[in-house]
Amino acid sequence: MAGDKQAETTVPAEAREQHKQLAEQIEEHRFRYYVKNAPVVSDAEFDRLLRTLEALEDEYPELRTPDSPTQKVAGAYETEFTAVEHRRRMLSLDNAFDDEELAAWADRVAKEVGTSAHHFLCELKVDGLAVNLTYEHGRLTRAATRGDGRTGEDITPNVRTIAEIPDRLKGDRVPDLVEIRGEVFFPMELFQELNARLVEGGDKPFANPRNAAAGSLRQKDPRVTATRPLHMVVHGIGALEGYESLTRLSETYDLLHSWGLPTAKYNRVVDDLDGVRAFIAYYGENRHSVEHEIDGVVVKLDEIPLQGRLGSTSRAPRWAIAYKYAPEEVNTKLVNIRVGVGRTGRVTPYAQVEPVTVAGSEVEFATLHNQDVVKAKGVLIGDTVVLRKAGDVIPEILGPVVDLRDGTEREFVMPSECPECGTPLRPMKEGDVDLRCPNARGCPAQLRERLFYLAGRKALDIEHFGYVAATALTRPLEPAEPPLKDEGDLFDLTVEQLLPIRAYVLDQDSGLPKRDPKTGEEKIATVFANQQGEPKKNALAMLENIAAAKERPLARVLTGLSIRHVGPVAAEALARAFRSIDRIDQATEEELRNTDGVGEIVAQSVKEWFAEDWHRDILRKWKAAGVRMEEEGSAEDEGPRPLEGLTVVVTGTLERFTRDGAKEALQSRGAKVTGSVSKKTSFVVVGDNPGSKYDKAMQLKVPVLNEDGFAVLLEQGPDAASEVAVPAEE
Ligand SMILES: NC(=O)c1ccc[n+]([C@@H]2O[C@H](COP(=O)([O-])OP(=O)(O)OC[C@H]3O[C@@H](n4cnc5c(N)ncnc54)[C@H](O)[C@@H]3O)[C@@H](O)[C@H]2O)c1
Ligand SMILES: [Zn+2]
Repeated sequence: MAGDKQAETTVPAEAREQHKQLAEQIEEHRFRYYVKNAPVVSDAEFDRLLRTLEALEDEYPELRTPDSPTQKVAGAYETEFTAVEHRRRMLSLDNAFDDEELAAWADRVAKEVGTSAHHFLCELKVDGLAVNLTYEHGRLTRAATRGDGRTGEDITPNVRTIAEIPDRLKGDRVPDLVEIRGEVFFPMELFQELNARLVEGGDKPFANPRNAAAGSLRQKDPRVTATRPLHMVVHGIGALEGYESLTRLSETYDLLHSWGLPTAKYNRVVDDLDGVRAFIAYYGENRHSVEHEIDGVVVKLDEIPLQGRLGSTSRAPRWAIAYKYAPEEVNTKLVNIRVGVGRTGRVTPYAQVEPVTVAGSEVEFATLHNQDVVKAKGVLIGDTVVLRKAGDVIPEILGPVVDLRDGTEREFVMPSECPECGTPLRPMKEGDVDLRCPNARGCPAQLRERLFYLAGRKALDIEHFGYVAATALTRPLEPAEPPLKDEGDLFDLTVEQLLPIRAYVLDQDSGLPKRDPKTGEEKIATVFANQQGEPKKNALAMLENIAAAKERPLARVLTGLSIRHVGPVAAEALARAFRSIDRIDQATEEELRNTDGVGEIVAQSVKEWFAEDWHRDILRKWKAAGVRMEEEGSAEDEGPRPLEGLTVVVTGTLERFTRDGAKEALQSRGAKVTGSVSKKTSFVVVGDNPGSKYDKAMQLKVPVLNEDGFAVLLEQGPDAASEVAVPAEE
C-alpha cells in the first residue's frame, strides 16, 4: 500500500500529533491485552485504531518508523515472567476484512511466486493466545508466550499442566529440535463457570474467554493454571533442526499429529481463491459448530519453499493472511438491570445496555436468566461489559470490564415483588432458583404474555393480534377496566369494547413503553379507533381473525392455554391421544403419564391446570363461544363406533361412572349425548334419584337402562341393551 505522497513531504503537525496519540493508545491497549489480560476496548475497536494508524502512515510514509505499532508484533513489556528468546521469530498476521482485500493478497502472492500452481491451506483462526513449545530430542523443554515476537515469557510449568500438550513426542523419528506454534484457548461453554468461581472467591471475573485463556496461562502459580480447562491447537512451526526439510505445511501438520500434538481438525487445502471463499463462507455459517471461538480464517500458502520466497515483514509473513469475520463481541455500557415477567410468571432479570450494533443488528437488551446468573457473571449496573451475539442466538453478557470501574457502579438487587402487579415473588417449589409471580390470573404482565403467545404462530395464529393489542386489552390507560381479565372473554370481544381503548405502546423485548424518537416521550395510542372514532381496519381484521381462530385444531387450542410444559409438541401428543379437552380433563394422571410423548412433568402440570376454577371458566366460555374443543374428524380414527346413530340421555347418579365419565364412554363409541328426552332418544340411562327425565322416558316409551343395562349397552351394543331395557320395546 504505497502512499501517493512522497516520503519527503513534510508531515503536518496535526498529523504527527494524531499519530503520536494513536500510537500511545495502541501501546496502552496492547499492554492491557497482552500483559494484564484485561483489555478495556473490544478487538474490533482495537483493530480500528490500528487501521487508522496504518491509513495515516499510508498518507505520510515518514511516520512509518520501525518502532511504530504497525511495524511490531506487540510491545516488549517487563513482566513477572522470565524472558526467553525464540529461535525463530513469532509473527502476527496481516488482516483482510473483505473479499477485495483477500483477492488483493492472493494477487500479490501469485505475482511474487510467479505461478498460480500453488495451493492454499485454510485454517480456522482460533481466538486465544499464541504459545511456542520447544521440543529437544522429543522432550518438551520450554514453553513461551509470543511477547514481541523475538522474546517471550517463560511459562513452561504452566503449559505442562495442559493435558493435551505432550511432554514427549511420540514415534522413533523426531527432530533434534523443533519449535511448535499454536494457540491456547478456553472453551466457551466453560467460561461462565469459571467466572462464577472467581466471583465467589472474591476475584475479578474475565471479560471473555480469550482473556480467560491468557489470564489462566499467565499465572505466577502453575497450580492455578492446572485448575483451568485450557486447550491448545497447533498452527505452525518455527525452528527445525535434525530433520529433513518439509515441503508442504498441510503434510507437516500430519507429521505433528503423528508425534502426538493437538493439530486442528478443520484444515483444508484448496486449489484456488474460490476454494478459499467457500471455506470462509462455510465457517461463517458454521462458526458455532466448533468447540472454540474463532474470529476468522487464516489462509496460508501451503508450499513451504514458496513461503520462503515470499518472506515476511517485521510484523507478519507475506505468505499468510487472516480473513476476519464480523465481530460477535462488542463493549457497551450496562445501563440497568430490569426484571421482566414471563407467560408462566417467571421473573427474569435482563440487561438494558447502551444500544450497540453487533452481528448486523442493534442490541439494547440481553438476557441474564436469573439472579444467580447476574451474581455469577460479576456484573454491576453501570459497568462497561462485553456483549456477545452469536448468530441468531439471544444476545448475552459475557463479563464486565473491571478496569473501567469508577466506583459509581452498583449491585443488582432482585426485587421481592412483581414489578407489574406487586405480588410478593416466590419460587415455584422449594429449591428453585427462579422466582415467580404467583398471581397467574390477575398479573397483567402474565396475561399480556399469555395472550401474545396464544395469538402467535405456534398457537391460534391470530393475525393483527400482536403485542400492542395484547397490552391494550389487558392494561389500557382507558377505560379503567380492561376488556380482558383473563383469556375467557377473548372470543366475545366486540368492536364497541375496542373503540375507547387508549394504551401505552409497549416494546416486546423489554415490556417498556416505546418512545417517540423525536420528543423522547412515551408512546400512547388509541389502539383500535381512528381519529373519527371509527374502528381501524386492523381492529376489524383482528376481530375477524379471532372468530376464525375458533376453528383451529385442538392441539393449537391446547397450546394457546399456556399450560406449563405443554408447548406445541406436547399439545399435539395430548390431542392425538385424547381427542377432546373433556377427555384430557377426565384422564387420570396415570393415563396422561402413560401417553406417548407426554410423561410425568406434563401429566402433573395438566392436572394442576385443570384444578384451577378460573381455568375451567375459560374453557366454559370458549366452549360457549364455539371454540373447537375436539379433534376434527376424531370419529374416524377411533376404530369401531358401535353406538353410532344413537342418542342417549343420562340422568340420576350412577355408581361406577361420573356424569362426565358416562358421557365420555358413550361419545367415544359414537353415541350422541343430549340433555333432554324426546321421541328420538334411543335410551335413557337412569341412576339413583333420576327425576323428571325418567318420567318423560316412561311417558314417551323410550327404553330405560339402569346401571347394569348401561354396561350392557357399552359392552354389547344397542340390540343386547334393548333386551334388558325397561320397558321392553313393543
Ligand atoms: N482489545 C484490545 O485492547 C486488544 C489489544 C491488542 C490486541 N488485540 C487483539 O489481538 C489481535 C491482534 O493480535 P495479533 O497480533 O495476535 O494478531 P491476530 O490475532 O490478528 O493474528 C495473529 C495471531 O493469530 C493467531 N492464530 C490463531 N489461529 C491461527 C492459525 N490457524 N494460524 C496462524 N495463526 C493463528 C496466532 O497466535 C497469531 O499470532 C486482534 O484480534 C486484536 O484485536 C486486542
Ligand atoms: Zn405479577
